[in-house]
Amino acid sequence: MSPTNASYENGSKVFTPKNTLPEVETENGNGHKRYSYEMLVETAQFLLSRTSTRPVIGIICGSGMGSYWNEGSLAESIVEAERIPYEEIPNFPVSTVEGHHGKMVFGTLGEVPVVAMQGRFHYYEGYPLWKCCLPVRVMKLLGVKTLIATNAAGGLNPRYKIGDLMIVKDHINMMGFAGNNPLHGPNDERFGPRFPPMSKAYDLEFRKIAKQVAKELNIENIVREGVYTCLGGPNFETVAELNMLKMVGVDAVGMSTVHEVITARHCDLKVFGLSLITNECITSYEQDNEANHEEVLDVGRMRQDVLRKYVARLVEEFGREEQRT
Ligand SMILES: O=P(O)(O)O[C@@H]1C[C@H](O)[C@@H](CO)O1
Ligand code: HPA
Repeated sequence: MSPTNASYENGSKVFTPKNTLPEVETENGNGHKRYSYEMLVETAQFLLSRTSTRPVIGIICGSGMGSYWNEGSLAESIVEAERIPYEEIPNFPVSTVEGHHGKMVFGTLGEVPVVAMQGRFHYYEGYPLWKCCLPVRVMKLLGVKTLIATNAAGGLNPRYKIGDLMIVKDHINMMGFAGNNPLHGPNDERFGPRFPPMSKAYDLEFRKIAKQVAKELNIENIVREGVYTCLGGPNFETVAELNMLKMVGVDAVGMSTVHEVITARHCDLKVFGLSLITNECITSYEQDNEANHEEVLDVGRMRQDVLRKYVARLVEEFGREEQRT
C-alpha cells in the first residue's frame, strides 16, 4: 500500500500525503512491517493509563546498566517505581536476549519524572531498526523531552581503559552507510521531517553538564568524550574491521544506540549518550585476548554503582536544564 494518494495533473504524477499511514506497511521491498502512528498512540495511551508518572526524561539502560539484572541498578533506584513488562504492552516487541529484563519502569529520580527501559531491542535479535526504535517514539508520545541512551561498548581509542565512561560526542552510522536506517521508508511528518539534520545529535549543553558533574563526583579521571559507532552484531569485530573504524575516528564500538538517537532527533528529543567501556577492542593479531559478552556484563556490574550515581545526578541536572529552557 502506498503512503500517498497519487493523481495526475497535466500528465504528471502528483502525490498528496494521506492524513495517516496505513496500519502496517510493507517496507520498500525488504519485507519488514512498520507501525502506524495510531498504533503507537495506542501503546502510549496504555502506558499512561497504567502509571500516574508523566515522564520528561527517558532512559535506555544498556548492557552495563542493569538490563540484565535489577539489584543495584539504576532502574532499581527509581522511586515509587511502576514496572510494566514488555509482554503486557500492546504492540511492543519482546526482548529475546537471554537474561534481559524487558520492562518499562516509571517513577522519579531526584524528583524528575522518568521512564527507563530495562532491556532494549537490538538489531541482531532479528528486529528491523525501526522496530528497535519503537520505544523512542512511544517515549515521545508519553511527553518525554530528553533521551538518555546508555550502552556497553568496546574501547577502540588506545587511551581508553576498561571501566571508563564515554560521553558520546557524535556517532558514525555505519549501518546507515549500507542503507539501513530506522527512518527508511515512508516518513510520518507527525514525528518529524523527511530529512532531519544530525549535526547536533548529542546536545552540547548536556555534554558540558556531564563533564561538570563528573568533576563534582570526582570521577573525571574515568570520564572521556568520543565518537561511538554501532555495528549490526552479534559477532564482535575482526581486527581489520576495528583498524578501519579506528582510522575513521571511532573511539568506541557497540551494537545499539545510533538508530535510537536518529529516531529521537527526528522527533525532536534532546539526546545524551553514555558508553561504558567494557572491553578493549583487539586491533592486533598478536593479542591473545578476545572480546566476550561475559566480560561486558562483569564490567557492567563492577561499575554499576558509579554509573547509577552519575546517571541519577545527570537526570537531576538535565531536569533542571529542561525547566530553565
Ligand atoms: O545494549 P548494549 O548496546 O549496551 O549491549 C552491548 C551490545 C551487545 O548487546 C552486548 C555485547 O556484549 O553489549
Ligand atoms: O567490543 C565490542 N564491540 C561491539 N559491541 C560491544 N558491546 C560491548 N563491547 C563491544
